[in-house]
Amino acid sequence: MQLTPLHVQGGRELSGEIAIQHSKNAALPIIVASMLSPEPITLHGIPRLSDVYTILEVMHHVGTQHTWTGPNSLTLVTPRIVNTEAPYALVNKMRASFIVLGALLARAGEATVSMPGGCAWGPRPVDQHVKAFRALGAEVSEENGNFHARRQGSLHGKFIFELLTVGGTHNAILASVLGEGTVTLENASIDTDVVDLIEFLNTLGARIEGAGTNTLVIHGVPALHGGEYTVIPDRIEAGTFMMLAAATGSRLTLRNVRPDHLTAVSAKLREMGVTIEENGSSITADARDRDLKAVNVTTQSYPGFPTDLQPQMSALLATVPGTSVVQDPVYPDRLTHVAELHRMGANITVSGYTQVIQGTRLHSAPVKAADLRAGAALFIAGLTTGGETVIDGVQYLNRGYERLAERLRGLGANVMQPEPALAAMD
Ligand SMILES: CC(=O)N[C@H]1[C@@H](OP(=O)(O)OP(=O)(O)OC[C@H]2O[C@@H](n3ccc(=O)[nH]c3=O)[C@H](O)[C@@H]2O)O[C@H](CO)[C@@H](O)[C@@H]1O
Ligand SMILES: C=C(OP(=O)(O)O)C(=O)O
Repeated sequence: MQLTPLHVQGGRELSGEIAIQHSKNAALPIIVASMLSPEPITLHGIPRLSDVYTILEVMHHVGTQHTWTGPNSLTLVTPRIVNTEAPYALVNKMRASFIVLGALLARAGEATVSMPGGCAWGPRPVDQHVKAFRALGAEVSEENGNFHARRQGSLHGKFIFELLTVGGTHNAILASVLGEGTVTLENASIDTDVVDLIEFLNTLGARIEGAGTNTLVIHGVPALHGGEYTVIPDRIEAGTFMMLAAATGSRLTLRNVRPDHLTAVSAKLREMGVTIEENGSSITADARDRDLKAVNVTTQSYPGFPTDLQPQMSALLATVPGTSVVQDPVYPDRLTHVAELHRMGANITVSGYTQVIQGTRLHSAPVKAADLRAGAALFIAGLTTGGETVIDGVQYLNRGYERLAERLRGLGANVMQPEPALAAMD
């Protein structure tokens, strides 16, 4: 959906409190996982994002009915699977829809899912997902851009991931929950979104051991019952607002956060000179009257510094005097923000996955987001300038930040955008 651009007038100090949304990347697999049970499931903390509406379309296609029972609460029920195919038109919009393959394989015994889309800054292979299914006894074939998976009996056995993959771990868990077999996953992701999926499934009667460790043991169960669950807070949205506070020399208090999920981010911001105070489920980031320092950042799997905050951190460091080096080996091509920040006067040199950033004062310019977190980098950069930055590509921001313009205005930012008509899309 093409939306009118975001107009960001920078140069103001921001202040106040903001309630952080619940996690997009935890909510999406949990919504998908609801199809493993025939009974109703109520989820709280579902952000109203375009990605959520997209996954609900995919779910509707396979047989899930949903009702919004509150602003961020959703009841889902999948009495039976009516379709084991997830078509290209739906799956190509977002990465997370590929895990429908594992869920359908578990509940219906077979599935055909198109190769996934999502933020497309470069190659995002799914070889580990496919290798895991095959190692656990499923047959997987690939034809005309579709993956077809089938199982005869229950999945069982062991798979050692060749690298840490969040989506691959999600998919293998979903495929293994139902049945009579025992599945062991080694070198599994310990990401917060994986732990949240496991905790959700265990509340429905699944038997998954080892959440938060690299070895998961999944004992198949005959069926899952219904239940109720609240998704974890969004650590990427929280990190984005912490970087916004730093870039604008502001003091912002974030409510609904898990400080323990943000350890690497808080440590890096403290190293720069930002004061970070943790108070239960709140974090206050204070950069008023501070001379921030350049730092070096390298992304890693959780609990390291997240790739989903790399573009925002790069935008922040583009405004901080001195030389910073930012490296993103997790997604070496995640660099679409660089050319746009150049338009705003940033001094960034790229070599492979390394950005060498000489901090300077940015100026406003018309810019375009080519993916979600690049968009976030641009609104952070825009709010540091003395002029008006017009950001195109707002549909990407709506994938990940709920009511962004309105919530930024609540912090005193001068941001205008015609409201996206998401709330009407029930
Ligand atoms: C919807 C969702 O939750 N998306 C997040 C998820 O994406 P996603 O689950 O796609 O990311 P992965 O954790 O799988 O990717 C991590 C690394 O593994 C590589 N890889 C992955 C799978 C595979 O089969 N083969 C392979 O080589 C990827 O190219 C990447 O270099 O985790 C990423 C890494 O934290 C985040 O940036 C995304 O925001
Ligand atoms: C890249 C992201 O999402 P996806 O994996 O769905 O593209 C993200 O949330 O930053």
